[in-house]
Amino acid sequence: MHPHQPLSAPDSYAAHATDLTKVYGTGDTRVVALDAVTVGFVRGQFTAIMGPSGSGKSTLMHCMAGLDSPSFGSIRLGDTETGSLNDRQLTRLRRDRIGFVFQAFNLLPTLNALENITLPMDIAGREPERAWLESIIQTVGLADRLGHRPAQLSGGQQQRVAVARALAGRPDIVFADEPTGNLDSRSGAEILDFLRGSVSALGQTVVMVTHDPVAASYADRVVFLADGRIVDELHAPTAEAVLERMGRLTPAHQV
Ligand SMILES: Nc1ncnc2c1ncn2[C@@H]1O[C@H](COP(=O)(O)OP(=O)(O)OP(=O)(O)O)[C@@H](O)[C@H]1O
Repeated sequence: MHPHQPLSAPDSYAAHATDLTKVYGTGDTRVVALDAVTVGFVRGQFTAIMGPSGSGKSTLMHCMAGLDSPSFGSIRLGDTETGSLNDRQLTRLRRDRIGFVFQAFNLLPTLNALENITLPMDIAGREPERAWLESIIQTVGLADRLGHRPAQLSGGQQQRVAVARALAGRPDIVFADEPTGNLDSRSGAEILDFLRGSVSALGQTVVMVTHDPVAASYADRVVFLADGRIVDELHAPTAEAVLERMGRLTPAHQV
């Protein structure tokens, strides 16, 4: 066994990338956004991805979530090699097996909270599992706001709707891109508590890009990117430890 090989068996990964490389542009504008990244996200774990601006965090998440295609390397979601799928299959895989939470909540303004939460399943023609849906709505604390439209909800409540929507279809993995970026610290803490709870209590797998060491401290593991490579990793992180590792990666003039 290779000395750096992780101990977990491959099938315990909800998602895994091998030698994932992403090159944008050609000639003078060529950028290697990801440089042979090999990383796995273990089922039932909460992982934060951190790194300086431009280090490849969003690119990694977009490639893993099937929103962008790698230049080289392979990605597995569960036991599916996504490189072998055509566009239609990839769309279906995203819809059925991945939950997304983005900084802009992407809620539909004309639908109420409950309709927004179940929209992906409605589009897919899937019946929500009632008990599961109810446990999410309870956990996220939206039971008395289900009839409200997004404009009638606070930013934090809107983001909770977005998180509930991402979880409602019981996806294999949830990808969250700066889910607390637009929120005040109290609303942010609620979202992080909820994501944490979805992992600890419901067994979800969550991968979150963040710039915030406090947000990262809710995760089980933090993966640090710099210049398109994984350069460090922390388990059971504290905000202080994350901050200290970030300091090592960030050039002094950017701090
Ligand atoms: N569509 C694109 N075309 C060309 N270059 C791109 C494209 N998307 C990203 N890049 C480049 O790839 C590199 C990685 O970008 P990425 O958005 O993944 O970084 P990031 O770590 O998420 O940054 P930030 O923290 O600022 O959001 C950057 O140098 C960026 O300029």
